[in-house]
Amino acid sequence: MEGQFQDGKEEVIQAWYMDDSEEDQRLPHHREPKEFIPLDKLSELGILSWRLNADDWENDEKLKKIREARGYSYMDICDVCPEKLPNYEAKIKNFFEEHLRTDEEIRYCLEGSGYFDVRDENDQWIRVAVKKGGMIVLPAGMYHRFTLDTDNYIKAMRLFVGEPVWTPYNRPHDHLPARKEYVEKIINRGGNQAVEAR
Ligand SMILES: CSCCC(=O)C(=O)O
Repeated sequence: MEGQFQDGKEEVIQAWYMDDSEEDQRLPHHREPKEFIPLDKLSELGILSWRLNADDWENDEKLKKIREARGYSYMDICDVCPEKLPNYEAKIKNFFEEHLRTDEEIRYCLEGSGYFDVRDENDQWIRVAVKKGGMIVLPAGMYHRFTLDTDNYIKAMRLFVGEPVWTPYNRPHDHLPARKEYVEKIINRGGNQAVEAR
């Protein structure tokens, strides 16, 4: 299934298993044949996603409700492209180092596009392509990385509960409580279910 949304509107979030090639990180890196992943699978990994109206985000009731329900009091907007992001090369390199955070990573694509790569329960890379209107929440403790695609531009809203903490912990940081909690809740849960099902 290529599409995530079956109502005729444009797909703003798509996910697929990545190949192992060392080619340019900005390329899609599909497997051959392509292996798309439904949003349900992402939610099993603890990832939340929405499609919102990025053309009118200032007046968007849906965004307002999400922010209220989840306590996302902090918000800023960052442009990731060579012209607008100070220290662009260094930041792009850091974004693509596999890391985790001790809080959720909440990103809403207002313009452009980008790839958030995450690991499945077997440590396989999944590429989550986010376009204008796509909002995702990566849970605390989940290893991930970010890259622009070949269009080289994203304008993203960053949300946070309270004062933002941007510290990335590059892999391995398995001893952190946030990582332990993620593994216990998401990774081991899958394993236990598989054992019980036998
Ligand atoms: C589109 S936001 C850029 C990526 C990022 O914020 C991060 O990896 O922390």
